Amino acid sequence: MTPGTTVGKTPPATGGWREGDPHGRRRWFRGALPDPGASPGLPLSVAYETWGELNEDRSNAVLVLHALTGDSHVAGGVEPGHPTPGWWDGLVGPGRALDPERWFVVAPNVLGGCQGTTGPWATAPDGRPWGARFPDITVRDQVAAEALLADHLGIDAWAAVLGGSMGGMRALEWAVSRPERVRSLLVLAAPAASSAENIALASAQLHAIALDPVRGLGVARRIAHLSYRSEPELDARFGREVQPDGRYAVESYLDHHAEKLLRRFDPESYVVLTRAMNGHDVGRDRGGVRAALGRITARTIVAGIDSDRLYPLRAQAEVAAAVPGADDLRVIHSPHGHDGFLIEVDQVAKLVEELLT
Ligand SMILES: CC(=O)SCCNC(=O)CCNC(=O)[C@H](O)C(C)(C)COP(=O)(O)OP(=O)(O)OC[C@H]1O[C@@H](n2cnc3c(N)ncnc32)[C@H](O)[C@@H]1OP(=O)(O)O
Ligand SMILES: N[C@@H](CCO)C(=O)O
Repeated sequence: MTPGTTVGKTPPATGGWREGDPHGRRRWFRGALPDPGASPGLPLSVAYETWGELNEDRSNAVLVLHALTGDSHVAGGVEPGHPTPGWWDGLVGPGRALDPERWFVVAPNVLGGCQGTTGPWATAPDGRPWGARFPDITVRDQVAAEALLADHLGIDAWAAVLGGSMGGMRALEWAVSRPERVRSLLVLAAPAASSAENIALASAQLHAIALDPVRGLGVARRIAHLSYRSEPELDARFGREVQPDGRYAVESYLDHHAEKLLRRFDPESYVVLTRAMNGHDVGRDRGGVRAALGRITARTIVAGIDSDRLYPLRAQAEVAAAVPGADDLRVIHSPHGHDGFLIEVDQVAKLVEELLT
């Protein structure tokens, strides 16, 4: 890590980001990062959840990849005894786009994350927590870890790989680096490469965390959350309203999201994942973005959100135009900005149904 982004190990008192299994559904796979990679041989555990069963010819496996602060818990309430809501409830379950009667749905927590998979919170081979010593991993390493999980589960090729935001970056990387293993692909609200503005926004967040891991993570979430929502939405919801405690309503809203993230996320993980996203460029060492995307053989749907100011539609249009045979860019209509990929589940479900038809 560069000095500007190194953070201390001061977990929030009520941190929920440990190796535990809050939903009682996680399983773990243990392995080591292959060569080449940022850290060949890095020992790792991948926490993951599954829904449904792998069929005999292993043709029904779907990989769902979460965004920056998401986790393996895509859906809740699918089986009795597991009611905790997931982040894409409405997509997985009986009669839904990913019906476990038909599909074997696999969702890992990302490498570098803090919801069960190896990241800075985990113990290094020397018996001490990795902390700020955790290697500077890349999106490519994250996909390499997910490929180890696929090998472990006996999945040669995914029927579909789906992801939004950072999950979309990994979905793209899967299809570029392992085209023979991805039969269909849904990329939501994700670019082929992080832009100067993406890196700049992230840089401000990393500097805040470097000053103070806990309070800095709160500042980072406020900055990030603004980029996840749209200007008209904020104006319509909050305007210039002032609360009885003297805070603007919109300030209080950001405070709330900051406090919520502090209860469930590790600042050091946030740094590692943010730096991995900054480095995201499917074209690096592959002759550029167009050449890299030209390797994709999957049936591909690329979708963006019309109010997304973090990854504007043109970023997805670039991907749709360069992937051979991809449909025209699909547009998810939402007033909510980038977070539309989490909120507009019905529109996402239609795209998934179409992809898997
Ligand atoms: C279910 C899980 O476990 S998700 C875990 C993984 N999480 C993720 O992948 C994504 C993380 N989550 C998010 O990014 C967001 O929470 C989203 C996109 C899912 C939520 O989007 P929305 O439903 O539009 O929620 P919105 O941004 O309006 O926030 C609502 C919250 O703000 C609060 N709020 C609204 N106005 C104010 C205000 N003026 N002051 C303080 N709080 C406010 C609401 O009370 C509500 O609180 P709650 O979430 O604790 O119930
Ligand atoms: N709300 C999403 C935005 C990042 O895509 C998250 O917290 O992961």
